[in-house]
Amino acid sequence: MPTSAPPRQVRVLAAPGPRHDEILTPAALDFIGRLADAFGERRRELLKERRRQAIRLSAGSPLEFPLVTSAVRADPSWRVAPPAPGLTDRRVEITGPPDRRMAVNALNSGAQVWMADFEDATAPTWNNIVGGQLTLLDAVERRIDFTTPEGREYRLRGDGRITTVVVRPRGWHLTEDHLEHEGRPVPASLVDFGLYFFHCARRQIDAGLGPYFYLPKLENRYEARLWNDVFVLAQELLGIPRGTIRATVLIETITAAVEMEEILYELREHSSGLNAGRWDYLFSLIKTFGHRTDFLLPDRAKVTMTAPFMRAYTELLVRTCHRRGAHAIGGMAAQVPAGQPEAHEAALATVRLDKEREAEDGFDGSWVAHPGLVPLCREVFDGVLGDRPHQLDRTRDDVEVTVADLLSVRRAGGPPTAEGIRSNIAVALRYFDAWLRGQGAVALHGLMEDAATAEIARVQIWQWLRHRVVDRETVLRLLDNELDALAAEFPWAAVDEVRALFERTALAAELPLFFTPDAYSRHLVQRAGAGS
Ligand SMILES: CC(=O)SCCNC(=O)CCNC(=O)[C@H](O)C(C)(C)COP(=O)(O)OP(=O)(O)OC[C@H]1O[C@@H](n2cnc3c(N)ncnc32)[C@H](O)[C@@H]1OP(=O)(O)O
Ligand SMILES: O=CC(=O)O
Ligand SMILES: [Mg+2]
Repeated sequence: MPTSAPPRQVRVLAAPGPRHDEILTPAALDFIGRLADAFGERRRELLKERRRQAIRLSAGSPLEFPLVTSAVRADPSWRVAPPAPGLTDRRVEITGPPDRRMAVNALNSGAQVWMADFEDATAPTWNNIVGGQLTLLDAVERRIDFTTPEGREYRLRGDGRITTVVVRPRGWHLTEDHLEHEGRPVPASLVDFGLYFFHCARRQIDAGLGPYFYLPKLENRYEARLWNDVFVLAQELLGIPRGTIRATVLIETITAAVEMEEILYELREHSSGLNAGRWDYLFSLIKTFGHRTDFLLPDRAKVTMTAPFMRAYTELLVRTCHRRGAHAIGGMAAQVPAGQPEAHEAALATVRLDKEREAEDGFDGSWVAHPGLVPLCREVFDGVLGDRPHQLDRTRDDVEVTVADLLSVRRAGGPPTAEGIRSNIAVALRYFDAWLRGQGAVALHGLMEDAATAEIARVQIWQWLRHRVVDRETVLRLLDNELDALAAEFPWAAVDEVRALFERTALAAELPLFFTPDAYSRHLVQRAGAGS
C-alpha cells in the first residue's frame, strides 16, 4: 500500500464557503488523496462487476449462496470483534442528515446512537457535504450549541448522556465532483468517510468512543473487503490501532443478502453488525428482477415486513449476526408523528407493531426517523431486553432460510391500484423536487421519504410500465396532474427539471441503476466554481 509516496493532489473545484477551510485543510485533502490513490481503481472495477452481475441475473443466472465461500459459512469458530465502547447497547438509533438543528435534536433525543447520514437522507450539495462535516466536528467537540435568528436556542443537554455518533458515508456508486484527483472526481464514500475519520477519529477515541460507520448499499463481499482495506490503511496513516474502527453494514441489496456471512467475515476485525435496510432492499429486488413477471410487486404500501420474503430476509439477518457475535439492527418504519391526534396515534401504533416484531425476532435495537419515536422504541426494546444490553445470546438456530425463501416475492400478490400508481408518481416528483433544492428527507402524508423510498416509487412505475400493468398514456396523464398539483402547492418547485428527471429515470426503456448520479451531475454540481 502506498503509504510513503506523496499522494497525487486533490483539487477543490468549488468556491470556498463559510468555515470550509476547517474541513478542507491541506492535510485532510492529502489524506483523501492517499485513499483515492490506493482504492480508486478497485472501486471502478467493483462497479463494473456490479453491472456484470446485473446482466448475469437478468439473463437467468441463478442467485445462490456462493459455493466458493461455503467453508467460511460452515466454520463455526470465527466471530466479529467485540462491541466497541458506545456500541454495546444500541436499542434505539435515531437517523437523520448531519444538519445542525437535527444534530442537536438527535443528540438530545435519548437514543443510544445517532446515525448521521450522508446517504439516503442527504441531497449531496457541496454545502450539505462540507457543512455536514462541520456539524460532526462541532458535535464531537460538543460546541454545537447555537441560537436561530428567531431566538430559538439549540443546546446539547448537559446531563452527561452520550449518544454515540455513527456516520453513514455515501455509497460506492457516487462521486464527489467538487474534489478532483488525477482528473477524476473522488469517490464520495472516501470523501465522507475520510473527512470524518481525519478530523474526528482521534477526538472520538479521546472521548472514550471511536470512529464508527454505517456502510450503505453494498452488493457483495468484495465491496466489504474494499471497505476493510480502506479502514486498515486509514488507521495506519493516522497511527490509530488497527481494529479501532467499527462498521455496521446495511444489508439492503438482494445480492448482499446471500453474502451476509461473508460480509461479516471480510469486516470481522472492524464489524459492529448488520442492519436490515428494508427500503433499499425492496428497491434492489425490483431493480434486479424487474424484468420478471413473478417479481411484480403490489402497491408500495402493501409490501410490509410481514410478507414471507421480507421475513425470510430479517430472520436470516438476525441468525447470521448472532452466530457471529454481531449486533442485528432493525430498519426504518416509514411513519412519522403527525399533527392530527388520530393520525398521530395510528402512526405510533404502526411503528410499535414493527418494533415489537423486530425485538421479538431477536434484533438488538432498531432505527427511528424522528425524536418523537425514541421513547416508543426504547419501551419496546426495554420490554424484551430488560437490563441486558442486547440479545446476542439468541442464536436463532430455529431459522432456516433458503434463497428461494428470499425470492418468494410472488406471494406478496395483488395488482397495483390506481391510487398506488398515482401515489408513487406523486412521491417521486415531490421527493425529486425537495432533493434538487438540497433536502434529502421529507415527510409526505405522514411518511418519511428519502432516496431509498423515492427509488422504490420510480422503479415501481418503470416495472409496471414494462409489464403493461399500466399504460404509458395513463402514467403521462397522472404525471401532468401531479406536476400541476406540485406547482400549485409549491410555486417555486423546479417543475421542468423534476419532469425531465422522472422521464429519464422512470419512463426510459432501460432502467437507470440509481436516480442520484444523474440528478447530481446535472443539478447539484457547481460547475462555475474556481479551483483553490
Ligand atoms: C431508508 C432509510 O435510509 S431511513 C434513514 C434515512 N432517513 C432519515 O434519516 C430521515 C430522518 N427523518 C427526518 O429527516 C425527519 O424526521 C423528516 C424530514 C422525515 C421530518 O422532519 P420534520 O418535517 O422537521 O418533522 P417535524 O416537524 O415533526 O419535526 C419536529 C422536530 O423534530 C426534529 N426532528 C425530526 N426528525 C428528526 C431526526 N431524524 N433527527 C433529529 N431531529 C429531528 C425537527 O428538526 C424538529 O425540530 P425543531 O422543532 O427543533 O425544528
Ligand atoms: O437505509 C435504509 C433503507 O431502508 O434503505
Ligand atoms: Mg438505504
